[in-house]
Amino acid sequence: MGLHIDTVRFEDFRSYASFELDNLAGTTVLVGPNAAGKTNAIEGMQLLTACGSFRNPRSADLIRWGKQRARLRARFVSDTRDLSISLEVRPGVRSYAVNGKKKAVQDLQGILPSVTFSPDDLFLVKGTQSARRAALDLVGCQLSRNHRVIKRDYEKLVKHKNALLRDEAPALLLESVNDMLAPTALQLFLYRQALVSNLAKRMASAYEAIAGGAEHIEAVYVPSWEEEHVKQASRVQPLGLHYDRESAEVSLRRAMQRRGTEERARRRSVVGPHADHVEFFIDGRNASMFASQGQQRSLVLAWKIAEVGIVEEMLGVPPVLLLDDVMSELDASRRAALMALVSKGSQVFVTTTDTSFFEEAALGAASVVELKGGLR
Ligand SMILES: Nc1ncnc2c1ncn2[C@@H]1O[C@H](COP(=O)(O)OP(=O)(O)OP(=O)(O)O)[C@@H](O)[C@H]1O
Repeated sequence: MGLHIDTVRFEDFRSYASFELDNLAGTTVLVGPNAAGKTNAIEGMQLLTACGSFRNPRSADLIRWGKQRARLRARFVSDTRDLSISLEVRPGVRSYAVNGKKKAVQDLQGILPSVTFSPDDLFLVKGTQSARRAALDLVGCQLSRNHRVIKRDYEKLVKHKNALLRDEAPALLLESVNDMLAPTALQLFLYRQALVSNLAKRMASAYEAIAGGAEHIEAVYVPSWEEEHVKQASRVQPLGLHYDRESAEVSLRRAMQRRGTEERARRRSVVGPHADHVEFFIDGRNASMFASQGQQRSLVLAWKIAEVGIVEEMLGVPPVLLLDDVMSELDASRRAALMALVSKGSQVFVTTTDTSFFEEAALGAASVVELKGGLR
């Protein structure tokens, strides 16, 4: 097996006083009742691989109640590499280290990527735009160090602009903040637009394999300056919506000017990637309004399969798959589509309350770890 997680240790992380798993490879099934700490374990492994959490928690929430700090460690090994990755969490601060040397989070990019699939993802199609943007950025930050840096810088600048808008700062000052904000906004837009277009191609073929090929699906990145589409939640697929750098810059700057008065009245920034949309369409109609439960599940599964494909192509390594209790949410044919992905050679961690969702052969080849719940 290539680079994979060999060992994980958590100390005062979420519900765990201490937690250890050793000699890991292939598939590990974590089985336990509700509240046993299954999602916490998946989240810990995501923090050590993707350097982020699908739950988007505050750092303080990761620390075991009543404690001052959490520590997470993993050993990643292959025939040629042996790396120790650690994360120390204190309220408001997360510090990563590789082989004992402190590292900025962007320096861990791509070492051992992961793709997480949790029941929360099933709301990706019908849920909020902020959840869709966060899911997209989690992928982007693993693929590119620059995506992470630009996203962080952009968020800081928007926060600054929002503070000025709340304080009713003069228009001239806001214009100068827009001048600082525009290049970062533009770059983040371009990263996300390219990522969605790559995901969309892969999703279409994955969806065809899952759902049988009768429907045409599309994922579209809709920038905030496309006000009509954003306002109407793009009921119908906006065809040919793709911007090169120049036209995106012109549209962004025009929208910043056009909506300056509105931003001052609403006292918050309304133009830029923090207000962009990701929309999914089935046969040209917006899936958030028209997709059935089954179509939503197929779309989300197709998104996850697309994520795995992009990571493999761009980073040249299969991502670790972190599957949190999704088997119970999928019917037999979608479960089979997921298992086909699992059998491709990735290391897999999968949680469940009930091992009967797994075929005997798959379970026989996996390591099964029982989580008991309660205090550890
Ligand atoms: N910071 C924390 N300190 C202590 N306990 C916490 C912390 N954060 C979450 N918990 C607790 O961890 C417990 C286990 O949560 P987790 O989401 O991992 O359960 P689970 O095994 O996935 O359960 P389910 O099958 O119901 O989804 C919960 O009871 C939760 O209250």
